[in-house]
Amino acid sequence: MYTLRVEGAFEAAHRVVDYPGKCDRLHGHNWVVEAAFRGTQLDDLGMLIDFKVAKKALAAVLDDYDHYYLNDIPPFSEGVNPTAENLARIIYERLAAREELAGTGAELAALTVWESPKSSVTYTKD
Ligand SMILES: Nc1nc2c(c(=O)[nH]1)N=C([C@H](O)[C@H](O)COP(=O)(O)OP(=O)(O)OP(=O)(O)O)CN2
Ligand SMILES: [Zn+2]
Repeated sequence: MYTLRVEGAFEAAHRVVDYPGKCDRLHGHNWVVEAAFRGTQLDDLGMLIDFKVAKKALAAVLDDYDHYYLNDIPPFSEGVNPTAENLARIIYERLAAREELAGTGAELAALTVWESPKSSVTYTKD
């Protein structure tokens, strides 16, 4: 079994609605996101999935958040609080559905979102 990881990043503002403290106020983070893929089947080049392909797919998802106020865009504008937990799950679902991953031996196993170098959340399917 192989585990392959790629990292991406975006800068965005948010507020954690109803948070009992300063995080309820508008503020920003340099969000860092790691996607971990697992699988056993390598292609003819000996790759689970090309790092370039994986990074491009992750970047395409993250681009929708870069330099936005997250609370303004769906689903955060529709009542989902833009916490690291919700971001990790939503980015996971969107990345797992990308067509670049189809036909590769790589299955998205985990998606980690760092709000800061000391605070992160990892989402997995189970
Ligand atoms: N489980 C979660 N807890 C918190 C989240 C979250 O998404 N999930 N988010 C926040 C706020 O977004 C806040 O901006 C981050 O909090 P924190 O890491 O405490 O940030 P600080 O810069 O204030 O860290 P210090 O180490 O206290 O300086 C809060 N909690
Ligand atoms: Zn925050």
